[in-house]
Amino acid sequence: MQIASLFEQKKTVLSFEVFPPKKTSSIDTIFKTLEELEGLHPDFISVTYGAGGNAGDTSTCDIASVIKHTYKIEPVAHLTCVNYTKDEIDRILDRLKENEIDNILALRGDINPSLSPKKHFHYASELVSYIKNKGGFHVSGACYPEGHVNAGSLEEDIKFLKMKVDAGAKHLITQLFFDNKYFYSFLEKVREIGITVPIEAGIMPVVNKAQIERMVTLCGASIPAKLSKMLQRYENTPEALKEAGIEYAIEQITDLISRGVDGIHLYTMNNSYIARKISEKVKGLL
Ligand SMILES: NC(=O)C1=CN([C@@H]2O[C@H](COP(=O)(O)OP(=O)(O)OC[C@H]3O[C@@H](n4cnc5c(N)ncnc54)[C@H](O)[C@@H]3O)[C@@H](O)[C@H]2O)C=CC1
Ligand SMILES: Nc1nc(=O)c2c([nH]1)NC[C@@H]1CN(c3ccc(C(=O)N[C@@H](CCC(=O)O)C(=O)O)cc3)CN21
Repeated sequence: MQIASLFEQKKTVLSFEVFPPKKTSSIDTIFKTLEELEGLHPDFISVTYGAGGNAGDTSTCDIASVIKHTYKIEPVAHLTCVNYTKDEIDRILDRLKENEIDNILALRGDINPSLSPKKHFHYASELVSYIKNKGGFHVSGACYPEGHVNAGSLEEDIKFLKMKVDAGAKHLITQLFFDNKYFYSFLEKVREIGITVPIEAGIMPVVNKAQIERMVTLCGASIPAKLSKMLQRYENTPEALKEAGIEYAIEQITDLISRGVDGIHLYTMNNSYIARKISEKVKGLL
């Protein structure tokens, strides 16, 4: 099933994101997480590929296949392109097809300083066109309410986003953000320039200080004063920080849903406890 139909049927889509476990840990850890996430009935689950610039491998496809065939939930496989040749991308696409995976989140990929890019693809929009030309997949893309960290300006970034949508991206997921005001003003700008596809808000619950610091470096999200005070206050009490982080995400999501957002994409970081706490609170609002 292509996920476009979800946005036609539902008032607000709720989706989750997981990442493949590190090579040093067993693949079974993700199955336990998925079993727990299944009970929360998300509309789809996406699986990252080489997140943060790590090397990708076949595990994204394998996990997406299990999501579809064992758990009967629609999967979206992330696919990054800067470190691949066209032949390599062809092989990945063939494998996704063989596994009956219909949805791809087409990304440029984080630049890994120890790998030199292959130069077949430079931007996500080139991967979007390439996949659309092959046919058979629903393609989504990423977007940046605060502008991409490499972008000259938000306006320039939005122009490139329009190219990505014109190339065939039928749905967008935002980079994580902690202040809804950026999302609302971004939405106004993108609708103004004629981007009409559904846009899901990407929300990451803050669960520990080190993780959030890593994310801010990677994603460039601003930390509002309220969140920074919270991080300081609970710096040495991880359990309290987790509960406060869940509450913060619930507040953000409640506000987004009440203002009519197309969907919520929860970056679960493979933590099913947090996904459950948040889903239980917001399910009734969707
Ligand atoms: N691995 C994963 O699962 C995920 C990774 N990401 C990361 O987000 C980052 C960006 O990915 P995308 O949004 O897919 O990249 P993108 O290619 O859409 O944009 C990347 C940068 O290039 C600029 N740009 C785009 N088209 C351009 C053009 N034609 N000429 C000049 N500049 C252009 C954009 O303004 C932006 O600064 C990457 O770092 C990606 O890995 C985001 C979500 C998930
Ligand atoms: N620039 C960028 N790159 C991404 O990969 C990315 C985004 N932004 N924004 C949204 C999500 C967040 N994602 C991420 C980002 C980092 C890790 C990460 O640090 N993973 C650790 C493992 C963490 C753990 O085991 O707890 C790793 O080392 O792979 C995972 C997913 C993927 N996405």
